[in-house]
Amino acid sequence: MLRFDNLTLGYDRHPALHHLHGHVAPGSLLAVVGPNGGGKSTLLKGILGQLKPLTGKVVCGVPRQAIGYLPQQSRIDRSFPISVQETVAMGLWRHCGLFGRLPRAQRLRVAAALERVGLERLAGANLDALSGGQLQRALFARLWLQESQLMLLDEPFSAIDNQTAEDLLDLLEEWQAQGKTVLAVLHDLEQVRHHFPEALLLARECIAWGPTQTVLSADNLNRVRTLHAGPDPEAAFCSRTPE
Ligand SMILES: Nc1ncnc2c1ncn2[C@@H]1O[C@H](COP(=O)(O)OP(=O)(O)OP(=O)(O)O)[C@@H](O)[C@H]1O
Repeated sequence: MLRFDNLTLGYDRHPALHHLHGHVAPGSLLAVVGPNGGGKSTLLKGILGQLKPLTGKVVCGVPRQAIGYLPQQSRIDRSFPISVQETVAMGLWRHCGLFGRLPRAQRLRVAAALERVGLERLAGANLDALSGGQLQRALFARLWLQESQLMLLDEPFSAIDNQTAEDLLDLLEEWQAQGKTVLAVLHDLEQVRHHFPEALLLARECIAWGPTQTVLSADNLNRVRTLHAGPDPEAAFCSRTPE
């Protein structure tokens, strides 16, 4: 589904993530973990094509515009006057366009998605009237309707209650069981150990990638702690020889 060939990503030619190699098989449920500034969101931007590689490339099994993407909640504009139902219906824009009345079949799909995430009673509420957990449920419902084969989620469970996190984790596992590929940036390592079979540990480079229990070993986590995370503003353009 995804392949990284000697991928280096950065800003103003300063690398934030160096020389990543590897592939994500279709149907993977992969947690991307690591310290603040380790390059996790940068990797998602590289996959989405929002950031051009400094070296190497990302090979993606689906067209970029067909990737399902859930940004960090802090990047969502809630002040826009739009209802929960309308927000969720945007997941169908590829089929119906962004404006205009939805046909009955699509309205039923929106209602089913709202019910699946437990928001049917809030369908008419404005987005800014939702709690953090309710907003995340609405965004998962929108993602669900997109029916993408590849989904990228950036810190989907930060600052939300445990019950919502558990419900939404069930949904991720359901998507994986349907053969979809899911990459999620996460900070809660216990959540990763319990729900994610594979993990990618990043600290400006790949520290480990594979089965979660192996990746999250004490040795690997200690190694990450001793590494400096974040780009060095004094660093020259990356000149490391590809492995
Ligand atoms: N638009 C940008 N311009 C310049 N530098 C950036 C930009 N976005 C991110 N960076 C830097 O790149 C590095 C990697 O950032 P990134 O957001 O990928 O980290 P992260 O692992 O997702 O961190 P966190 O867990 O804190 O969200 C950070 O040091 C950050 O300051």
